Amino acid sequence: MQVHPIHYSERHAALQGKRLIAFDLDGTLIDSVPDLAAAVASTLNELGLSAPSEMEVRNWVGNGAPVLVERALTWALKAAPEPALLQRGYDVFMEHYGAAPNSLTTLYPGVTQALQALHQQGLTLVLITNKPERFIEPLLRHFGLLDYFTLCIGGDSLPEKKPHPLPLLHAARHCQVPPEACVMVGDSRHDIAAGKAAGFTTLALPYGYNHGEPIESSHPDLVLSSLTELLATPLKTPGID
Ligand SMILES: O=C(O)COP(=O)(O)O
Ligand SMILES: [Mg+2]
Repeated sequence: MQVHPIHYSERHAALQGKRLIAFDLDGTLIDSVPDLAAAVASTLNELGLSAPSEMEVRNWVGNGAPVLVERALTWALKAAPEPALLQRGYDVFMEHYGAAPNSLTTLYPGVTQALQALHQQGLTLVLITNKPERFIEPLLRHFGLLDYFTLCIGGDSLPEKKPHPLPLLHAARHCQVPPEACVMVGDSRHDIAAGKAAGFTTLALPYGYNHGEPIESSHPDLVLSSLTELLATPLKTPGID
């Protein structure tokens, strides 16, 4: 079957005058919790502790891998873990997650089409995640998204991570785009807080991970139901219904 490209007429109103779009990764482009939860479960089992459900892990994602491991250990022990156990837990988690970062992970609907169209429209796309940097490239490559991004920043790439504005300001400076021409697209309050602090326009997606809270509580500039909403009306390809 022949697949026809979809052509989009204009940019979404929220993108008028914008030159750079920063995307969050987990909960925005990819539903990564199934693999994160499996790695957390294997980690706790290896340490002789009981494993949490995927639902529990979903609410712990957002502040990077060290905090995810700390939340998991605190849940299993019902107390704050000692620094040595925390370090061991982190090392074991990185091994397990690194061995299978994309077995159960899926792309959210419309992600590829949206990135492709925005890239074609000449916008600079960057990725800003709190996930450790080493996982970014293999995941983006696996899903065929790597070439859309000019720059990728992980949670351990710079001295500060989201909700701090540093990674966003670093990306804007690196790409020579003023913050007022930049947009942050994300699923969590950390994306929105970082975006506001950096002077970016903030767009939120409600389907990801936000510690169990509605993303509207963070007062983003706009909430979209999916990334395809970032695209303006599709133009009909001549001769195709
Ligand atoms: O790794 C996390 O905790 C969250 O990653 P994200 O910033 O891509 O949502
Ligand atoms: Mg996220």
